[in-house]
Amino acid sequence: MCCTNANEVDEENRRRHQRWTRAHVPARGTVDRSFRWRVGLIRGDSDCRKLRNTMISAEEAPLQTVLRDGYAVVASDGSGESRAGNDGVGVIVTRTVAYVTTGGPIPDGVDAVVQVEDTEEIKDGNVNFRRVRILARTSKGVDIRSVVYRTPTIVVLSTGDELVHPTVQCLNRGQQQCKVIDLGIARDDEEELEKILDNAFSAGIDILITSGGVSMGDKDFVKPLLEERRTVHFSKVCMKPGKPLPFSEISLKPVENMMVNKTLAFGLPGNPVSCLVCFHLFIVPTICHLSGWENPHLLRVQARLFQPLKTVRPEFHRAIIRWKSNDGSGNPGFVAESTSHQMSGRLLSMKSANALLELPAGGSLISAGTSVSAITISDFSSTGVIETGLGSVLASTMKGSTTKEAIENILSKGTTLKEYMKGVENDLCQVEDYIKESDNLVSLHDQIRNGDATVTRWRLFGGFQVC
Ligand SMILES: Nc1nc2c(c(=O)[nH]1)N[C@H]1C(S)=C(S)[C@@H](COP(=O)(O)OP(=O)(O)OC[C@H]3O[C@@H](n4cnc5c(N)ncnc54)[C@H](O)[C@@H]3O)O[C@H]1N2
Ligand code: MOO
Repeated sequence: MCCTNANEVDEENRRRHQRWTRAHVPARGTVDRSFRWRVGLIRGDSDCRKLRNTMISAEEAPLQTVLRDGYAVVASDGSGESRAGNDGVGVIVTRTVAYVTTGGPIPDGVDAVVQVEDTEEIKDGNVNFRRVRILARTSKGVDIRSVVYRTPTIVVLSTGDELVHPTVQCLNRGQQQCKVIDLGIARDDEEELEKILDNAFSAGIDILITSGGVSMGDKDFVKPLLEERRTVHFSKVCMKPGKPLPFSEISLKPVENMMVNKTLAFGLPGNPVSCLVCFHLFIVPTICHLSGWENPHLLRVQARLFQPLKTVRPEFHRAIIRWKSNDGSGNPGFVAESTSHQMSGRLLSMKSANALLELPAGGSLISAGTSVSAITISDFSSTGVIETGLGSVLASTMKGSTTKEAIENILSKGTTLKEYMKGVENDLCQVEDYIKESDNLVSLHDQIRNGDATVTRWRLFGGFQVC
């Protein structure tokens, strides 16, 4: 039983790891986010060459990544004491474990991750080895995700005389503006982060939004920094995705000409889907509210499930909702189709979604056809949400035919013209209903875009269970 140490790892395995280490993963074992973010700033030949070289070193190959901060283990070891190896690099043998962080690679030799909350570090003064007590049994594959990274080919080109400095942009240039200042990317360095946050607060901003660094990893500094010396409203919310979510209020020292006396700080989780979902649920209403909307709450509609769904935590399930002439109950209404796998790192589940279904916790199956509340998150006017009987009747009867042929076609199906016209009339009523709804949705989204970011209140979150 030895502690796995980077120096002792055999060369071949080391080289295999390095392929990933260089392209995606710094030695500590966390995916290098800046790799993805920096491409937006690439300009000029030499930068393009650097980018190309970085990409060439990443071959297409499967990679297993960590879903929770904790220890990578051999599941069959069960619970008990183990020695801790290095961060995600090396080969782990039985009774040794490796400290790993969310999004990092899985070291060779292990087959499960035990979250840090289910472990206990044994402090025995030995500086050479860390010893850890694993408190929970686990099984193969738990909190591990297999992903295949395809080498991306990206070309970024920014043109236009009208463009301004990329760190300051105005949304919706017009009379009302929401000013966004992008502070770029901060490293996982406590001191550096603290400085950036303090500078932001002293500038008198209304809302601070960060992403990442709010779970349980040893480099997750955002959460403690947002909690220190602040009024903490909550740190975690019982929901999926987006459980870790610190929300604090920072009182600002009064300074001449400063209109703002407090900053609201949201620490959004780093997983891209969790980040976006939390943005919709918590920050959009905050901005709307502080911009003076009478009703800043998100727009909800009822929709019937297209397929059965299961939940554990209360879930905001990404879905596409469409208006149908028959929603399954015999009446017109919205039908909600899941965007499939709901992993919080799978941005595809969010990309096509136009709604978040509010599914209660429970663990039991919610059957297809059940009516659930759906929060709308996109502009319906530009998506193909409308599908009425009228559309399909017209398409099938009129396509490529003259009016006379179309009428003959209808009559040949045994429908009288009177029945047919009645059907058209019904369909038109549904279209009218939809259009009424659609106007509301469009205006909602127009208003969001016109929002003036002056934030002062946060009691919008009463409906969430904070944990
Ligand atoms: N031991 C525990 N581990 C984790 C818990 C927990 O309760 N206990 N919660 C899990 C949940 S749920 C979430 S959500 C994540 C939140 O993690 P962090 O906010 O600390 O985020 P990071 O670790 O910095 O990153 C997570 C993941 O997301 C990727 N990432 C981060 N920022 C970006 C970005 N701007 N663009 C693209 N991808 C980004 C990052 O590379 C990681 O893969 O914690 C779980 N763990
Ligand atoms: O809170 Mo997380 O990964 O479930 O989004």
